[in-house]
Amino acid sequence: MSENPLQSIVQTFEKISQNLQTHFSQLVVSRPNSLNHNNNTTTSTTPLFSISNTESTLSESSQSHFKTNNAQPVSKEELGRATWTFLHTLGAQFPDKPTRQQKKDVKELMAILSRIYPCKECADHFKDVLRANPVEAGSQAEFSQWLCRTHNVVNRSLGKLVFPCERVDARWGKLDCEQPRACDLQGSTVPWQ
Ligand SMILES: Cc1cc2nc3c(=O)[nH]c(=O)nc-3n(C[C@H](O)[C@H](O)[C@H](O)COP(=O)(O)OP(=O)(O)OC[C@H]3O[C@@H](n4cnc5c(N)ncnc54)[C@H](O)[C@@H]3O)c2cc1C
Repeated sequence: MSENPLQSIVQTFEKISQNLQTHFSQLVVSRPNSLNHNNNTTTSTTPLFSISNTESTLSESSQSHFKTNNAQPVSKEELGRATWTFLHTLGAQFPDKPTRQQKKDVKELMAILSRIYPCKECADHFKDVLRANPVEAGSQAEFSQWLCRTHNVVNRSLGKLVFPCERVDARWGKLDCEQPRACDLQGSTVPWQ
């Protein structure tokens, strides 16, 4: 019995379609199996994106990888250094003539830190430090000097060396900003603001 010509055309299309699918499914991005930096050359063939009926998204294995391996806890010391960097940089950027709102903001910021700083023992200690040394933020110089003295109170309590506060501007300069003055905080032009 002779073959139906239509059947042969359909079979040819099926073959082409299968070949295309194989080609596309091989378009995968090989990437390291883990995010550690030890030059491990093992690669995963799990595609980042796959052609399937489900949405193109991170594959399940890479999602669970991020959930389980990506979170590196920081130590109390790292947290402290990062926070002091933020605070002293704020001190360096603080306007010479802050507005009433800016003075209020830094006082509140310190009060908030003493409640919610993510190291309870440090937060509790900082509450006592603030009680004994109320925030002084009448000008950039006043605020950065207050921060320096306050940091020294913490340094002393931890048995660390105190920092010479006359050198605070040399240690903590203004933010390295691409456009000059673009990062400056706008202060007040009128003294009573
Ligand atoms: C609000 C707050 C409260 C903290 N309380 C505690 C606590 O109760 N117990 C605890 O174990 N840790 C506490 N820490 C962390 C602690 O202060 C240090 O950050 C941490 O021990 C790391 O110290 P470090 O020697 O690396 O330098 P850091 O004290 O973190 O200082 C960072 C850098 O700032 C410069 N610096 C040092 N002193 C001054 C200063 N006076 N003025 C200007 N610049 C200075 C130095 O160049 C130094 O390298 C606290 C941190 C903060 C922000």
